[in-house]
Amino acid sequence: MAVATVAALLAALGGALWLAARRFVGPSVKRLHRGGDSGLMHGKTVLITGANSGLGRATAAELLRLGARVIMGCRDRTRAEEAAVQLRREICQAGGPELGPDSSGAGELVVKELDLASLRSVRSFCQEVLQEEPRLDVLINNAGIFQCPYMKTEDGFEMQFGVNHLGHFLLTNLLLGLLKSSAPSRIVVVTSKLYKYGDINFEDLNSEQNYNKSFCYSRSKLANILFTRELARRLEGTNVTVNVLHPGMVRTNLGRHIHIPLLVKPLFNLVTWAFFKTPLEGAQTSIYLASSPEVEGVSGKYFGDCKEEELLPKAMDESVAGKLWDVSEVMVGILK
Ligand SMILES: NC(=O)C1=CN([C@@H]2O[C@H](COP(=O)(O)OP(=O)(O)OC[C@H]3O[C@@H](n4cnc5c(N)ncnc54)[C@H](OP(=O)(O)O)[C@@H]3O)[C@@H](O)[C@H]2O)C=CC1
Ligand SMILES: CC1=C(/C=C/C(C)=C/C=C/C(C)=C/C=O)C(C)(C)CCC1
Repeated sequence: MAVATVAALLAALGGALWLAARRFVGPSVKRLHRGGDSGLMHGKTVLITGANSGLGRATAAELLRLGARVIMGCRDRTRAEEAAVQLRREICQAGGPELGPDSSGAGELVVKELDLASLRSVRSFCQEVLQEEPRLDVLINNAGIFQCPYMKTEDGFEMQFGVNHLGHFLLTNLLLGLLKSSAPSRIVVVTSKLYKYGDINFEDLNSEQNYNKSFCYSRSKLANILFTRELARRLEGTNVTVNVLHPGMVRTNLGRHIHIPLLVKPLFNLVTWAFFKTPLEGAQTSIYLASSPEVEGVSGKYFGDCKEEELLPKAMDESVAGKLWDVSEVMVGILK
């Protein structure tokens, strides 16, 4: 008995050491920007959806550090204000620029309410942005919801498709005029490698006949890619580019709807800590596409770890992309 206990303890210790070694010695994504280029985004306005948490928060922090005026589009004002206070504090502690509208050469943070599960909220958010912002250089469609139980948005759409695709579809369309008048400008879309397991089943986009939470997430992420490719085609010659990226597996709050038994949680936390990227590592491709001179003029491409990657044929199907665009216009009520 005692031997078995000691063996189990040694195995656990060995496993923990191996995971720790993997975390610190294993490959990790390098940070793109170092102290030297802190003015790269000076004079540029960036709008990030879901900027209070995870990848969006890390993207906001870095673009702020690079001098951008960052608009955080968030559904919960309290959570967003808290994140903004922390971000300002972190940048100041790291010796970054003083943040605020009065300080020249400094990034600035603005919090605005945006619930992508409500077309009314998207419309009033855009109205406010169009009234208050003279320019918009980068739009980052980052917010997302993952494998929630069956829920509908305010307008009756299946939640994952509604937030991840339709909300961003309306948002982007309403801000296109401002992006065009600010050109050269960029749109960055955050998808997932899990798009591979999705299909655009036009006959049941609201999943009323059958709801599979994994399929619906994958479908919404496939929609993000098809949207990007169709938009890139429509934007040819405008000097507005749009690219899509997957961040890899990142330790964020995205898994909030996944139920993990209490006893397994510590092990799960250890595994995600060892194998998942940190939010700052995961955000590098978003930051790259938003700010790097290397991708100036590049449009309609799919990226991972700051490099272009191949897509499956189903994500490059122009007829599905065109049909999805037309159906989405009807669903969000912007059919001309
Ligand atoms: N983490 C990962 O491993 C991966 C993430 N991704 C993608 O990355 C993106 C960012 O996710 P991540 O940072 O991981 O997850 P988080 O849950 O940490 O962040 C998601 C953000 O989206 C916001 N959001 C959710 N629903 C809405 C809504 N209705 N209206 C406005 N904002 C909303 C959340 O707001 P709130 O905090 O108020 O809930 C939060 O700010 C997502 O698009 C996700 O699909 C892709 C592949 C892997
Ligand atoms: C489940 C869970 C977590 C994280 C889950 C994540 C990060 C899921 C990632 C999903 C992916 C890879 C989506 C791809 O598109 C936490 C927050 C560690 C806490 C414990 C429960």
